[in-house]
Amino acid sequence: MSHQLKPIVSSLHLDNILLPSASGKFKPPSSSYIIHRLRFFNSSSLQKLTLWSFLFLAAILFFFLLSPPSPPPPRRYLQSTTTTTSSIITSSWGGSDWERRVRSSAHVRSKTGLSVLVTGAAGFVGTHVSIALKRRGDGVLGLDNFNNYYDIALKMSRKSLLDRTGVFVVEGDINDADLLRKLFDVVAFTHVMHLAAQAGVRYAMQNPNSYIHSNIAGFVNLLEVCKSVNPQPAIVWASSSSVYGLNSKVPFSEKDRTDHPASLYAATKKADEAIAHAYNYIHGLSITGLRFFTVYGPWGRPDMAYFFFTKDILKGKEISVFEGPNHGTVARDFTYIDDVVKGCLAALDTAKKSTGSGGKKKGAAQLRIFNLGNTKPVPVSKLLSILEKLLKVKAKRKVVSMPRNGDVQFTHANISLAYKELGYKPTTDLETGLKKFVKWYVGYYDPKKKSAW
Ligand SMILES: O=C(O)[C@H]1O[C@H](OP(=O)(O)OP(=O)(O)OC[C@H]2O[C@@H](n3ccc(=O)[nH]c3=O)[C@H](O)[C@@H]2O)[C@H](O)[C@@H](O)[C@H]1O
Repeated sequence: MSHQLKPIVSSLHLDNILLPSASGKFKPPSSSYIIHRLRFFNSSSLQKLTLWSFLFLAAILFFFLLSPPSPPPPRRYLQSTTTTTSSIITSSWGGSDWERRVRSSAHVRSKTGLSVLVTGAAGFVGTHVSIALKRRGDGVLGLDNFNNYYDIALKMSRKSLLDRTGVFVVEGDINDADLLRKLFDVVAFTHVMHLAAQAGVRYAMQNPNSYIHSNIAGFVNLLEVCKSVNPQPAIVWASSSSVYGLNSKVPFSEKDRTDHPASLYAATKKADEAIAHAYNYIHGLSITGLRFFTVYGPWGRPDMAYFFFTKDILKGKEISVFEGPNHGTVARDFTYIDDVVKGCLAALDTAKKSTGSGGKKKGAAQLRIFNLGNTKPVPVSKLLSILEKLLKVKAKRKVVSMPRNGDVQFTHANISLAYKELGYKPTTDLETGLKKFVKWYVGYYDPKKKSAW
């Protein structure tokens, strides 16, 4: 440092600087010395000096008043951490313009419309549900943390689609209690459609903490806010077929045991069902859980088999088709997105009001759980054959034993309860649904832009 200062000091007029004494203390100049120095200034010099000082100060004041105020720091910055799936988006919220957008998006246009906060709105199911709600006149506000679990560009495209439909998606995390409270301050949501979650059964082997962060901590945080706002909203949320785990009794009924999860993902969804029970019991929150069965369709999730099989068939890459012990068939009750959306809307429409206020329960509240499946399990090998036919490309198949990383051998939903209570009746078979998916896929990923795959 000192060697850098030397040239600067030497270039100054040393006789105008108060120098430290040899002892290191400042030695005040004597009064005769000051009088001596003043003799060098005649009266006109003093006037000039005063004038220039005045002009200098005025200039500083002028620039200060003209300069724009510095922008406020972003309220939240979602950073990559070791425990969560990271988000690359700088999220800022608050301010009158932001509040106006929130209100306008959540504005109810139909007489009997709901006002719904949709978490995970830029996700696959979240996008479809938000659009369906908005189109029928409900008020919808989206919330999504845009994490990088899969292609963020796809999430941003869904966001653009939502923007065009009039749904504003706030960038934020369900773990951010301040943000959630602020949203409820701005809008008295009647319902929360909670779809934000860390999905995928196999990824839990790589990043277990992201499941705890989103599916456990995030869910509890959301329920904490919902229980304390007044009026409390009714909550509909996404559970999963995976809670049936190692059950061998088919088809899976809501009355069946769900205490043998085969993956951490399934365990977190099972835990959520127990957490929902506790919040319903203690705080009077109306809560409905929907067990989704392998939902697929346009704007789907790239981490799911039907999606990356399509991509890999077109790329000529080898595809691993899992088989169970003794060459047992692996099958899924694949459920088309439009059918699931109908189930979600019916669950919202039939949800009763929460009974609590100020965090305290006033009476028993509704607590429900429904299977939303298709009731027609299809082997994975058949899924691949349908895709080959639709894409007109032969897949490079490789049959491999199902790895022990969370998958179960089959799923099959009994949907009689959802039919009875929600009027839920899926109408799309796998071939019809995949046709719509492939059409979307080919249109979305322009084959000329192969680098985007
Ligand atoms: O219903 C649910 O609750 C879950 O559904 C979905 O899980 P899954 O039913 O496992 O779907 P998905 O991964 O598409 O595998 C489909 C089939 O392909 C088989 N499969 C998979 C990969 C592979 O390389 N080979 C293969 O045969 C595989 O063995 C399986 O039989 C959601 O991802 C999950 O978030 C959750 O919502």
